Amino acid sequence: MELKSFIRDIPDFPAKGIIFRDVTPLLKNPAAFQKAIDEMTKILQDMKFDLIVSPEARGFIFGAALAYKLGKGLVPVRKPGKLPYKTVSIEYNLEYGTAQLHMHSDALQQGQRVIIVDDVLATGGTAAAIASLVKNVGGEVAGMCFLIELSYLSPREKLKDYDVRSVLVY
Ligand SMILES: O=P(O)(O)OC[C@H]1O[C@H](OP(=O)(O)OP(=O)(O)O)[C@H](O)[C@@H]1O
Ligand SMILES: Nc1ncnc2[nH]cnc12
Repeated sequence: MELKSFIRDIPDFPAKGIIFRDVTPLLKNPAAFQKAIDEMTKILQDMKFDLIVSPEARGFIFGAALAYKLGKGLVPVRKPGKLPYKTVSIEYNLEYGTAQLHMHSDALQQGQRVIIVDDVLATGGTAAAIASLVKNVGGEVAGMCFLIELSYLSPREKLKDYDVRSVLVY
């Protein structure tokens, strides 16, 4: 099964010039969704880590499935005003604007190793911001795992310090 055939390209969404990689066709196909999670699991096989950290909203879908499959906990990273306890936060740039992300300040214990999981790696702004949050609360970034990497946006230039792995590269 060719996973790329379940990713739908939407030109000029959410802004002119952006090709949006829509994962909803993959999510609604049980075999494709299972294969996506299986492939993400495979590329993480040799990594030693304690927890998965994922951002809302699409990141939760893949982070939660991987956490369940690998028997790891999940730490949610959220947009402003959503997390109920004390948070650390960071402003960042993404392919179509700027945004802010929050993580609970007690989400990680000192030295805990995490994998950052998301559906799409585009400019790398979100992943770099999450890595800063992880370090801010005392964690270590063991690696990053994505279903889709948009290599033409050169995200790895922002992520030189990290072990970045992705299943589908465009
Ligand atoms: O590498 P970057 O340029 O930072 O872009 C990648 C991020 O953009 C998308 O999320 P978005 O902020 O659109 O939120 P959503 O998951 O709520 O749709 C995607 O799910 C990644 O989190
Ligand atoms: N081109 C894109 N398609 C889907 N999600 C994205 N997140 C950032 N850029 C994206």
